[in-house]
Order: sequence, then structure tokens, then C-alpha cells
Amino acid sequence: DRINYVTSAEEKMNLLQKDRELIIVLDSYATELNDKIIMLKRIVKELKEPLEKAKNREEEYLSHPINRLSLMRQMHEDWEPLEELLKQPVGQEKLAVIEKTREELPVESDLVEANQALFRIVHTYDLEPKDVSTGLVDGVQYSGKMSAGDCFTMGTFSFKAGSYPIASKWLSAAEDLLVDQPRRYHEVIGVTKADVTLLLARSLIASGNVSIAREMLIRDSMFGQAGNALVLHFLRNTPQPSIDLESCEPGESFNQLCRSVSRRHASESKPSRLHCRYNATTTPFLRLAPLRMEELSLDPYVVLYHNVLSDPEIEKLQLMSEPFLERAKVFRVEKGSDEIGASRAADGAWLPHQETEPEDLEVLNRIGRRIGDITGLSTRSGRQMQLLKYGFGGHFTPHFDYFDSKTLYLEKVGDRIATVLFYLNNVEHGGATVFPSINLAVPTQKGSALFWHNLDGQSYDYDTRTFHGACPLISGTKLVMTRWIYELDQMLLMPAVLPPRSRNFSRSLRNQN
Ligand SMILES: O=C(O)CCC(=O)C(=O)O
Ligand SMILES: [Fe+2]
Repeated sequence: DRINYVTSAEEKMNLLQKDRELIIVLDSYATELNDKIIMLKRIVKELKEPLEKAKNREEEYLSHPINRLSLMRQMHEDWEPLEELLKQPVGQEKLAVIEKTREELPVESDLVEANQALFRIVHTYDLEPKDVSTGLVDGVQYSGKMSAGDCFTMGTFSFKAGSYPIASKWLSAAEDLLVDQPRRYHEVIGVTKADVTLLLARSLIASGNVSIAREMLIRDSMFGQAGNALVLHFLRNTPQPSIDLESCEPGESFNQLCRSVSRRHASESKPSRLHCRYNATTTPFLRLAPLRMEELSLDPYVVLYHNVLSDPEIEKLQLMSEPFLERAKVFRVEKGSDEIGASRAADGAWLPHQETEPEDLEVLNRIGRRIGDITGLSTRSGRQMQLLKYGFGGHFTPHFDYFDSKTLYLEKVGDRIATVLFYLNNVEHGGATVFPSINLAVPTQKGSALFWHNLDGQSYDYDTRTFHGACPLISGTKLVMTRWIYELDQMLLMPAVLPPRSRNFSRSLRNQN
């Protein structure tokens, strides 16, 4: 399996370590080169000395027996080894280390994923690339700054994705940065002013700003009057997007809800809270230990229970899932299999895992029983939960938790009638859970559990209003755990409320977890 640099924290640390090592190697390469230069300069100085003495008295100098021998010997014997010395390659071991390390460095797809993550953040939270390039992200000033090369790669990605106005903004940021930043490095890596300006012109033209592009090219001494011809050429050759982001576009209401609870707006709008009360009735357990609950929506019913998990339990969950974390996949109904897709960027671990220790199993079962106590639904032990860890730009495009489709597993357990989403940490910036159809955004809250029914309370039909997703994470990590409650597990508990249904499986092509 390839290393996943985008979401895995461990690999991110590894990345920094590699970066540090490579820079040390480059530095010692330069030192070695410098040592050779110093040595050569010294040799030059030594060779020059007799010549200095001979200046203006060449004949006398050469008639001197010792000088003559010295010159003969030196000219005959020394230039061969000197030539050898010059030919000797410098820093070969350092070069070999760089070559070897390069095999383990991020590849094209890693960069594309990082591009995608930042693109998503800019798009969802409606940010200005220029602000982002200075580290100002959604009202928060971060310490990093972007280089011209960084902005250029974002511009290129946005261009390929067919987002020409955003591409123009990134490329114009790159152009400005090229002026101020040391150009030498960008020349070496092949990001030139001409590249940036030409792609900026193409983006401007593709977004309808033809005259701005023309003026920019003509004013540029590199192009001058050739600018007119370039504009014509670009007008005739409209670019074709080669990256498809359309298929996982979360939609404007999703984006707006994400913005409404992000850092920039956090103080302005809190999620609507209908009631805050204690649940002391569902089961005998709750009569002893009432739970504070916030009903966020009555129809469909969505409720947030507070302090469901303790800090030690959360710590345990994190520890037991760590070895099994891998890139979370998306279930493709049409293929009947899981795959990594752009609609979801997070690491996931299924709990319990085959290798889960008995004492960890006990914790999982205890949590399972607690869910039963809280919801009044049957949560058969052994059903897996999914722990999810989102990193920078991690997200989950809106989806339904029910499958609405036939699979072998579903025939055994039925569909997911309800979902419990545990928040295992407080997210610093971004990463809320959002229900676009009911205008609900829920920021993470450590220890709380969000609960909703995926089926309509009356008809038991799929409730499409439960469409939900996870907003892109802007900084830090986000940890959640999902426990689904299955239809057929309820049969013993309340056989009467679940009449056998013949379903029309309406979706054949959908993303699922
Ligand atoms: O992470 C979230 O906020 C939502 C996760 C989710 O919808 C899921 O795992 O099905
Ligand atoms: Fe979900």
C-alpha cells in the first residue's frame, strides 16, 4: 500500500522528517562543493606565485636553473593529476541519498489530493486566494505563507478543474509573489513569469475577461504586440477541464451552512436549539442517570446528547483504533465494492477489529449498551462502529446513511434505521456536520452524540431529509465515531412497528460509507 500523506498524521510527521533530512543532505552537498572550491582557489594561488615573481623579467627568470626545472616539472607532471581532480565528481553519496529518498516522496496523486483539499476549503468557505496565500484563512491568521510555486500549483489545479475565476485569482497571487520572492529558486523549479502570465491570460479569457487579459499581455514586455495573437489563439482553443470536481460538489446550501458555523461566523450564529432538556425516560438506566439532550430538529428528529462518552473512554477508542486506521472508502452500489473516492477524505477504522483485545471489546460493548439505553433501540453487540479521523481539508460530501439497495449484508441486518455520531474531540476550525435539507449545522462537541432516524417515524420510508455531510476541516484533526442501528436488530424489541416492506431501491449510483 502506498503511503498516504494527505490524511495520516503519522505520515505527515514522516514527511517533515524527510524534508529535514533532504535539506541537510543538500546543505552538506553544498559544503562539499564549497570545500573543493576552497581547495582549488588555494592551488591557484600557489601556482600563481612563481609567475608573479617572473613578471617583467621573464628571460632572467627562465635562465635561472632552479626556476626552469621547477617550471618544466610542474608543467609536465602536475596538470594531469589536476585534471583528474577537476573531473572527480563532488557529493556523489549525497546525490545518491536524494535519489533514493525521492522514491518515498509524495507523488502526483498526493499533490492532487492536497490541491483538492485546499481548493475545497476555499470553495466551501468562500475565501479569497490572496488572503489564503498570506495565511489568512476564514478570519484566522495562520503562521504559514504560500510561495509563488504554491499559488501556481493551485492555479493550475483550478484551471484543470475548469474553475477559471478561482484559477485567475491564484495565478494573479502567484504573479505578485514572483516579483517579491527570490526568483532564482522558481527559475530552478521551472515556475517562470511567462508560465504564470500565460496561464493567467488563459484563465481570464476562459472566465470572460478578454480585454483584461489582452491589456495584461500587451503591457508585458515579454509579449507586447504578440499579445493580440495570443488572445486570439486562446479564444479559439477553449480549455477542456481534465479534473472532475462536479460529481462531488456538495451544493450551495451545504457550503452556506458550513460557513455559518466556521470560525469567522461562529460568534454570529449558533446552531438553532429547540429545547434543552434531560432524557430520564427512555430506559430504566436513564432514570438513574439522566442525560442532557438538545433537540436540534423535531421533524426529522435530530438530537444531540451531551457527555455520553467520558475522556478515558475516548482515549481508549483512539488507542484501540490507531493500528487499524486506513483511508476510509466509499461504498459504490453499482460496483458492489468499496473504493477511495473524492467524495470522502478521512482515515477510518472499523471497531471491533479481528484483533481487538478483550478489554477493548468490553469498552465497545459498554458503549453499544449505552446507545441502546439512550435511544431505546436495540444495538446488538458485535455490530461494528467506524472511527473516522479527518485531516486538513478532510470532508464527507452529503449522503444518506441508509443504503437503499440490496446487498448480502443488508439482507441479514436490514438497512440502517438510525445513526449515532459520537464526537471524540473539539475541532479548532471547520468540520461541522451539516444537514442541508433541514438547514442544520452541528459543530463538533467532545463527548457528545448526535442521533437521528434515517427512516420516517410514521411510514418507515427512507427520510431524504437526513441528507448530511461533513464540512471540510480547516485545521487540526477531527475525530468522530459512527454507530449505525440496524432494522432487523429491532425485530425482538418491537416486531409490530416494523412491517415487512417491499422497497423500491431508488438509487443505483450513490456514494456510501
Ligand atoms: O463526520 C461527520 O460529521 C459525518 C460522518 C458521517 O456522516 C458518516 O460517517 O456517515
Ligand atoms: Fe453519514
